[in-house]
Amino acid sequence: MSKIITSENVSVYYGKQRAINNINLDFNVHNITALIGPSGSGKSTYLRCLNRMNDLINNVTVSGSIKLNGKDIFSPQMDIVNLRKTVGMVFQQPIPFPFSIYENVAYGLRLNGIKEKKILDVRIEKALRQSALWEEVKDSLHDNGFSLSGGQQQRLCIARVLAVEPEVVLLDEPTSALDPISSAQIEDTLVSLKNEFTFIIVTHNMQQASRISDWTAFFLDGKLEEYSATKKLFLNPDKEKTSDYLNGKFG
Ligand SMILES: Nc1ncnc2c1ncn2[C@@H]1O[C@H](COP(=O)(O)OP(=O)(O)OP(=O)(O)O)[C@@H](O)[C@H]1O
Repeated sequence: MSKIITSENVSVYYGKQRAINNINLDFNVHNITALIGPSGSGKSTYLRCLNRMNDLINNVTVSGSIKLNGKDIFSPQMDIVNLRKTVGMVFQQPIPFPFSIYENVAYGLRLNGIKEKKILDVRIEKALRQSALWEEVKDSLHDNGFSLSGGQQQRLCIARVLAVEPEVVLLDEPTSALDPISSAQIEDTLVSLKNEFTFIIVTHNMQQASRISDWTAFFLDGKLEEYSATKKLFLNPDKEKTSDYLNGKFG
């Protein structure tokens, strides 16, 4: 299976404090990979490496190699804006821009130079359909994004990311602030889109990881403790610590 992102010996320091230690992890294209592990184990820090979001945090040192489609993301030739378009990100708190639903999705498209209304209309409808929000908002596209429910706002944030046609979407606990029905809608959305995108999701919800992901990486104390097909990791983990974590013995 082809790898869309490969990472080798990735370590991250906040000042002198090491947060992750020599992570080697590759991601299969058009799969969903879940990153699980106790609080503070380094999942979000690692996730933020994949589109260089850590560059935005003061005093962070990242070392090791990360390649996207074989290209070094740390190379001086790498265009950061383009990297973050190709590897989009959805956060825990759905925070729409203070604009209309339409303009929320148009934002990234306009930044990418798309100005013609007809093209914007088509791309916005496509992204809102992909995020399963279109039917709910098609008659209120010019209402403020904040008029939506929390779950709808998160689907709007997903549409905003999908509109610029990324290859990989990073999701950092995207449903932890949502009710179970909204969470299930987002899970269904991700599963329905995995032939078009590669998803990497940090989640504390073990059921969610086992329901939607193809691969699961278990982080512990800044290290990658175990990585395998999700069914294997949940049913027959190699490491005792993985089994203990899955059984709620710690974390
Ligand atoms: N901006 C930051 N500045 C300093 N230390 C940080 C920063 N972000 C994370 N850390 C530290 O790095 C370590 C890993 O944190 P990280 O948030 O990546 O873990 P996590 O597994 O995603 O945790 P959680 O599940 O609680 O989100 C922790 O010790 C944390 O305190």
